[in-house]
Amino acid sequence: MAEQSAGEAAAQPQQAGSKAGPVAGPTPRRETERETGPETRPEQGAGPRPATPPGVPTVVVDGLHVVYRIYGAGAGHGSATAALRRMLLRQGTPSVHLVHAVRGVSFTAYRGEAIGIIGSNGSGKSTLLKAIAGLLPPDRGRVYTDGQPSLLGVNAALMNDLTGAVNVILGGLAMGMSQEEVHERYQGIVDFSGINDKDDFISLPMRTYSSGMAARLRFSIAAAKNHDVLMIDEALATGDRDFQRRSEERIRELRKEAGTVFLVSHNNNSIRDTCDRVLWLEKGELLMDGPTDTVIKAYEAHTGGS
Ligand SMILES: Nc1ncnc2c1ncn2[C@@H]1O[C@H](COP(=O)(O)OP(=O)(O)OP(=O)(O)O)[C@@H](O)[C@H]1O
Repeated sequence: MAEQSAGEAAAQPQQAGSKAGPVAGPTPRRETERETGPETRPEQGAGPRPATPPGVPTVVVDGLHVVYRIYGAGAGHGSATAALRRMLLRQGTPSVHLVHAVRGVSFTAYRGEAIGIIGSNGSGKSTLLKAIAGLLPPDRGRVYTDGQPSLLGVNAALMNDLTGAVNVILGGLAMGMSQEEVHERYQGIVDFSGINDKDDFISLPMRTYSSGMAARLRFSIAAAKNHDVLMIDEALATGDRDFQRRSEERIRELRKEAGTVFLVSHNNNSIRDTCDRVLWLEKGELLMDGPTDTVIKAYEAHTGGS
């Protein structure tokens, strides 16, 4: 705690780094710790924090660093023949290019919060979400989660050659729903997506969908389940205004159902409508963490937006 900035420490009495971790909340809960490395307390920017007292922590990110390693960054160095040649000539490993995408990010998310993540292109937003979801290992630092985080991105894996209908069923089962639950929720998912509004598209292979239709179906499948931690990467950027409004409503419902929602978006209005707290990343560092209006105003002043 002593290493936190004053503003952060005041607003986050159960901040990461304490050995108690996320189980320090009022209700003892299962804790999942992923990938440990040397504990670090890097310096980070911190703006004003929401005034309401925090509740039960669901995600604690503690001094997280994520580094991509690109092997054989030079031309031809990564090919099989180049590798064989190196082995025969007993040369060392090919050059490795490091991309330090997330640099010492720390924050705690609480049950019931909807947190927007903003920042310019390449600032590390998607990488941060993937690390929280357990899809990328931390280079240093720790991620603690209470419950299973689900990452809903525009790249979420659905099968293009299968029909929308089959994808709804497989997606539901993959999220841990029983066959009965999938059956019960099927029509609701299809109606929510609006895929069948104009024609019977749900019976067609997903490769025939526009990218917006596919993104709507992905969101609808993921949003049909109550998630402990739901992470949405740009999903609201696609779809028409009507679908965005429905999505925002659903996110509010998911929050009421006690989950935590993260939303990565370049659409500041979506963030304003949906989130009460925003993390602003730049060059992999957390520049600001605070109430939506405060952070978005600062971000817009920085980017020259209105
Ligand atoms: N698979 C990867 N391999 C190597 N570098 C990567 C990979 N994915 C992302 N990066 C790099 O990591 C940095 C952060 O990328 P990331 O996609 O997390 O940013 P972002 O804020 O989500 O960007 P955007 O707003 O454009 O979607 C960038 O420099 C990017 O080039």
